[in-house]
Amino acid sequence: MRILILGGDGFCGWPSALHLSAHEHQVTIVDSFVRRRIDDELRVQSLTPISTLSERVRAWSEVTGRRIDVVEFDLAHEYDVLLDVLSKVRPEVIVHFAEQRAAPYSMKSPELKRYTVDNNLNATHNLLAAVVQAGLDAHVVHLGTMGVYGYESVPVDLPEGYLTVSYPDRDGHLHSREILYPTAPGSVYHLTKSLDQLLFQFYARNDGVRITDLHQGIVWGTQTDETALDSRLINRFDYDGDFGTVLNRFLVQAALGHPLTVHGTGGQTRAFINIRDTVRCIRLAAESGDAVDGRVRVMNQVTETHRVSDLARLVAETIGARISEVPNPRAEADENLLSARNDHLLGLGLEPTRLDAGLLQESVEIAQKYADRVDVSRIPSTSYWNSARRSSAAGGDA
Ligand SMILES: O=c1ccn([C@@H]2O[C@H](COP(=O)(O)OP(=O)(O)O[C@H]3O[C@H](CS(=O)(=O)O)[C@@H](O)[C@H](O)[C@H]3O)[C@@H](O)[C@H]2O)c(=O)[nH]1
Repeated sequence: MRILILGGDGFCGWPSALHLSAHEHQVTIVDSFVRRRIDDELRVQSLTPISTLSERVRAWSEVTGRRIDVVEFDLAHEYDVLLDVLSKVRPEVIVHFAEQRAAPYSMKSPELKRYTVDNNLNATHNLLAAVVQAGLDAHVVHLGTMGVYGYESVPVDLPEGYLTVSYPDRDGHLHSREILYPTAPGSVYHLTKSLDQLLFQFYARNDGVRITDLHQGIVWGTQTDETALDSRLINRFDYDGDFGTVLNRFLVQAALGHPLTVHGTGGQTRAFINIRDTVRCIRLAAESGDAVDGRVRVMNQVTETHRVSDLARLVAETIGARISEVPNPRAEADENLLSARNDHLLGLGLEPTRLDAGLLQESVEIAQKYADRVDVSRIPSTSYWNSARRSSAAGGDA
């Protein structure tokens, strides 16, 4: 299939592009390189030395003989370029990763809250409007997040996107209806993904756009079979307090002998997935677009759930590290339950990669290899969700 990957230079986008190309799809990457500019702005760099995108695709072609095309533009603000690309490439599948994806970055300042909303909502809406305007019957595969569901402590297995509710009419007769599972986003970033869902519902209903929304958990790991083929293909690995995700951060911290930064007591339960499964899920979603009609298909892209404190203990025991409970910069429940269904992707053939010491070790080896690239001062998370969190971190009253 002809597949357009929006945000194909990023942490999930790049390994997905390679995986789809390795599976004989004709891949075109779109990227504005804003993620690389944010590294400069934050004065931090990926733990792993990532090549430029032109070097990456050249290396891929040398190693495998497969071609990946690249187009540089800003999806959120260059609508005419988008229309032009859609009419030239005529993609059958469009994978949409092109959003600001870090919760702490989205909460750092009023400017970055506004940037996140402006970028993410415009990007998604431009895409949907352009698919309709170009008259394309493309299947849109969007990377959403498990965080749209929020973290209530109700012992349920979260369904995949929808809930059937009953409500009485004026005469007391019961009616039932399927609604989107109520959202409870925990950051401006997660809020944008919640709002994306309404855009998808509208365009699926009004224009028949075929859409799959993947509610992904927290990704851990960095390499995939394809990115490991050549050092120029290496994936990025964020460890800093804004973009680093929890388990990857713990692994780098352990490799450096830095205490593991558990927020609060670490009672937060979250959903996880290894990057190798992310790319497989993207392919399974892309290749099953015929099953998608006017109803948005929502799939929970998660393989397991863990408590942050349990992950810290596992890393401390297997790699050797000290655990430090730091004041939580986020406004989030100290403890929650979480369990989610993932029948859709299992039904499509996903065989989950479970958290195991061997794979943890792979990331630790990468962290040790590139330890001299780490700026330890960038490890703590200093993005505070509100003024109470800021003053509590400073030792004042919360
Ligand atoms: O050093 C740290 C970093 C994080 N946490 C805690 O770990 C949990 C997860 O934080 P995270 O930064 O790993 O994940 P999150 O901010 O939710 O965002 C990440 O995971 C989301 C999936 S999910 O969490 O919504 O399922 C994706 O959508 C995002 O793109 C990705 O950045 C939070 O309770 C946080 O307070 C720590 O205890 N210590």
